[in-house]
Amino acid sequence: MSNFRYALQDVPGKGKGLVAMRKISKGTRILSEEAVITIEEQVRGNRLQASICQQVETLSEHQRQAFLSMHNIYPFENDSEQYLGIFQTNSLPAELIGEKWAIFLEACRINHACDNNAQKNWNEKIRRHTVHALRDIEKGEEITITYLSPLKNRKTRQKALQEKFAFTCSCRLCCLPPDQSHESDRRLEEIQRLDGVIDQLGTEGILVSQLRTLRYLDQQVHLYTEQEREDVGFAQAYVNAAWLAIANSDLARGRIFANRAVSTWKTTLGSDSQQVIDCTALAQEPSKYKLYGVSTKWSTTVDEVPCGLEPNDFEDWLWKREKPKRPGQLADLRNRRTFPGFADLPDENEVDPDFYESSDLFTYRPRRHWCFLGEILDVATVIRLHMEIEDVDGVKIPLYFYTDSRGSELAHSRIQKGYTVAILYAKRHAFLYCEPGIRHEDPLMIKIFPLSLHKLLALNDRVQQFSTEFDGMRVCHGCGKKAASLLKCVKCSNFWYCDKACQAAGWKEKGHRVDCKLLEDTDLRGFLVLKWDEFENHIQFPLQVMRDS
Ligand SMILES: C[S@@+](CC[C@H](N)C(=O)[O-])C[C@H]1O[C@@H](n2cnc3c(N)ncnc32)[C@H](O)[C@@H]1O
Repeated sequence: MSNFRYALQDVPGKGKGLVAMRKISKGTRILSEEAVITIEEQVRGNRLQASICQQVETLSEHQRQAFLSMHNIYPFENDSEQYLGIFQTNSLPAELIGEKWAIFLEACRINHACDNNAQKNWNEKIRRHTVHALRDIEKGEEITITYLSPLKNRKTRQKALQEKFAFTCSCRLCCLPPDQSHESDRRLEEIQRLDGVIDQLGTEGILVSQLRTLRYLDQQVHLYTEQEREDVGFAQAYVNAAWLAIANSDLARGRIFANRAVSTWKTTLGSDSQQVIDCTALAQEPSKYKLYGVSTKWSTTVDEVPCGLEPNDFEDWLWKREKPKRPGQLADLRNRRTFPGFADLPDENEVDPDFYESSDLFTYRPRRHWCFLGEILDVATVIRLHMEIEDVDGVKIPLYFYTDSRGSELAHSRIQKGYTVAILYAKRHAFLYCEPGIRHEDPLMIKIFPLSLHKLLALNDRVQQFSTEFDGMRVCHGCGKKAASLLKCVKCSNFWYCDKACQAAGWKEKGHRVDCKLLEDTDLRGFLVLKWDEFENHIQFPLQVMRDS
């Protein structure tokens, strides 16, 4: 072996393998190698054998010996069958999208581990196969790559390795105790499931359901980190997040995500890889990305990055995470996880695991609460009640009443333009003759509040500001002072005052007269009091929430 970092040695139970001769630090290029035999993927049968034989003939004696000493899991009766068997047991991709396979005399000696410490890659730029240390590798430790990509659950991995390479893997990941193995499988499966969901959402996921997609990518990064696996999949999650942010004109986040991807690509594939080159360009000039500006929803400049945040708060900003509620805080109707816009509702034909769970894989039920809010723009009744409503993002959608009474169960006084409809557990429905909307079926899942969505959110903001106790203090709605002991409005219990004078100011000058009247509605109060994050069972209207809870 030419490289003093490792040596080819016997590895118990695995034949030969590469072993580190000294400590190899994370990100080190362990080897970079040209192919000695290369075959186009479409070459089969006699032509394949002939091509391999011809190339073996041209090898130097030393290379030929090295080739012949490689492992072969296939039976053979003559030289050309032996060469074919060796090629099939050992060849690695020699083209970016796997159209060529090749023998590399050193890289092909690396054994597999599901928790591999090194990353293999065909580097198209330098036309060499590279292997990089995914983490620090200690002297005497075996260098391992994964033969399986992407990594699946333990059972699937074992089956594939047995079928393709005729061995049983006994790596650390495969030997975890059952509960830890189960947990690892769950993470790996979840990463793949999210890949599938993101793929399926496609352009819509980038430009319409962007927050939902960003949440999936955030989850993926989290799962990779928990799995302690910062490999190419981890880098790709950051690339996807960069593309998503930039397509929505968010250059600040786009640049940060792209830089994070660059850092992982460098470690796993090296600075001269196409991935590092492309991603560095993306980070330097995110506005040159082809989808930049297709949506302007999250528009920021590259410099609009908050300063001085604690690391966790920075991550919350970066991933646009909803802040957890402070104790004593009422529900926030601006929380987009609980009160999603139409684009972020689950699709009726998919079982989105962010919204649903199953105990038997056949029946599904919501795993959490969510509620759609939309303002009534227009109302019509032809066979059934039909409304046009506008969501929090300004998206206009049809709402059709497929209840038994086709909408006539609703009080007429509530069906008014400018009022706000709240629909629990709403789903997106693809209507045959009009644009997607909501097909509403259960009368107990809907409520109309007699104010516009804009006013409802403004009321919510006031409640957030004046109802919440923080560090033992509340803010007086009348004069704005903070104090530990304030008097609450006995009618609604949501607003607090220093004294009668402040209460009078709040009532007359700051509009509490109107808010207090609205808050008489137990469903509206229930909306604010309900612990939306805690799911035990479905809720329905009228909400069963204690008046003074
Ligand atoms: C590409 S070769 C690797 C080098 C090979 N050990 C040698 O001696 O040339 C693949 C073969 O190595 C063996 N191997 C690789 N990883 C292994 C592992 N984790 N456990 C047992 N055998 C392994 C299997 O026989 C497999 O078919």
